[in-house]
Amino acid sequence: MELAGLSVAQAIAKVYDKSRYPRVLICCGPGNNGGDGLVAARHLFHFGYKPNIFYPKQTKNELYQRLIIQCNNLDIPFINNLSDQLKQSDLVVDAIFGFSFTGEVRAPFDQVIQELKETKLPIASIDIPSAWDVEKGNIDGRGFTPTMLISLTSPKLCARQYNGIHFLGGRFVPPKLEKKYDLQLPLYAGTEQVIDITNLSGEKL
Ligand SMILES: NC(=O)C1=CN([C@@H]2O[C@H](COP(=O)(O)OP(=O)(O)OC[C@H]3O[C@@H](n4cnc5c(N)ncnc54)[C@H](O)[C@@H]3O)[C@@H](O)[C@H]2O)[C@H](O)CC1
Repeated sequence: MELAGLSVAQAIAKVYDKSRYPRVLICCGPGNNGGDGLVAARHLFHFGYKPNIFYPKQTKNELYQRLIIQCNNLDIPFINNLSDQLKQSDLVVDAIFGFSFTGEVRAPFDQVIQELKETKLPIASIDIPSAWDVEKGNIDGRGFTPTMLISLTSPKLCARQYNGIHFLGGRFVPPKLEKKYDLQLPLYAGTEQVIDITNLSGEKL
């Protein structure tokens, strides 16, 4: 989660400069995807952005509580009114659902997804655009199409349907695992934590 969140923040900083997109709204879901969002918020703060976090369904899990404390230590606001905050933001980070999303969107995230469908703000999704099926993609238009996707570890099957700005992050795959699943991952340059794979999107992945 820590490296995943750092990758997300690095990829975002390469595309959405803090001078033009300072106010970042990170929408966090109830699982690890949301956890990645909490970590990314902290790194974006240290990069000079002004993050706000919308985290409507928090868990008592100790790991997430510790992530919240780290954000509180930086005075990163946890906001409650998504509609109002969208009007005061320059960029949205979608950290609602990742690869464990299934079925119809359940409350309270049905309203959240609807608002993100309607916003004109750029949206950067972590790992998978929220409400997309990990393999089949945006079934019945349940989700939205983000302006940027940051795949973690390896692009998921649904990313073949995505043709926007696409980065790969999560430089933590053991070579044995890469070989076992025949991941054929692009090579990271130097000490970079992310790769721009926009030109590899679509069927080429
Ligand atoms: N190796 C990697 O790819 C890594 C991925 N990471 C991140 O972890 C998520 C997957 O996390 P997980 O906790 O398994 O699931 P999600 O965060 O996708 O969501 C689970 C959460 O959502 C609820 N939920 C599921 N379906 C619905 C629905 N239809 N309506 C409402 N709520 C729903 C469910 O109950 C759970 O609470 C992956 O995508 C990455 O972002 C790791 O952090 C790093 C390694």
